[in-house]
Amino acid sequence: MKISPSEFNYTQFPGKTLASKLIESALAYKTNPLADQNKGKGKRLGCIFLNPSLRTRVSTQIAASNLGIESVVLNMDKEAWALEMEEGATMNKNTVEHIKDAAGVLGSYFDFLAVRAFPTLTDKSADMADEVINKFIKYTGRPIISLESALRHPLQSLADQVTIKEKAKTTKPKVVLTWAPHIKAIPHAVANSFAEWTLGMDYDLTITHPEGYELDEQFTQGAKIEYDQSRALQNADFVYVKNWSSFKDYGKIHHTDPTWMLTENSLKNAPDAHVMHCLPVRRNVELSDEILDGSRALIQQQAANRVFAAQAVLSHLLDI
Ligand SMILES: NCCC[C@H](NC(=O)CCC(=O)O)C(=O)O
Ligand SMILES: NC(=O)OP(=O)(O)O
Repeated sequence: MKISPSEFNYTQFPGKTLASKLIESALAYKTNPLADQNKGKGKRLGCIFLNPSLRTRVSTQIAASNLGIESVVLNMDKEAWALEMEEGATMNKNTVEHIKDAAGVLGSYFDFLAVRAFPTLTDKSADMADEVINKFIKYTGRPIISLESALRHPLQSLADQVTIKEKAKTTKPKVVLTWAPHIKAIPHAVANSFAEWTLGMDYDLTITHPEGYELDEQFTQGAKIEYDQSRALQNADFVYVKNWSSFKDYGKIHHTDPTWMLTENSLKNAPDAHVMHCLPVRRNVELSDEILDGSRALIQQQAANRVFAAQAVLSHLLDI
């Protein structure tokens, strides 16, 4: 069945078959970035940011350029009008423009939209409904690519899976997602999405964190949960380091225990482990310098692969 472009939104794990195809496509673009340099000629992509970004912003623009797509970035949080999300709101306070008006206008300017909209970390039900990105989907009438929403970060996860594919020595590597300390309340999206994709690719996933930091089970079904970090890390092939705030006690920080920071010592029983992080990273809080600057770290490779992940997704959108 052929779906129309406006029905395809890249906001979550797209299933193992399409994910595998996107991984292969990203690897092919990495070898030859300009292979399809006119494929998107005449198309325009709007990159809409409601939050800061370095990698996602730049890699998505480069990916579009590699395909001949024109991209326009709008830092909506800083450069546009304050958005109202609530249906039926009487807008007599600080919000200036309703999402339905803004998204409708953007839909008329662009062929595709890519949207970054972080969670509130205070309104659990709005975040769990992924309210902002879903309102863009509802009101633009264009295909939407998530640039990290309240629940997921699927372009990051695709780049992470490309990176694992490049380095994996077996078809079912042992992957460990470990919680790390942080000074701020941090979203769940990267961890949710990494778990969803790693399980979706049928890898062996262990998640380790202090008690009370269990992620939303819809993303972790099938993973082993291990509260002892050193036991979890034994013989890991890939260790993905990430902080997230509590999901149960929504958006709260329960632990900042520095013993959870990943160091060489934490990996004494994982001699071959590669270490991953989506960046930006708080050095010597989440991960030690010795790891980040050492030969285990895949952080630069992950970030470089963001271009080809975005290019694979945009190319797929041009095909449907
Ligand atoms: N897009 C990559 C990560 C974005 C976000 N990190 C942050 O907000 C870090 C902020 C800080 O370190 O102050 C997150 O983890 O979801
Ligand atoms: N990893 C990632 O999404 O980085 P940015 O927040 O800088 O885009």
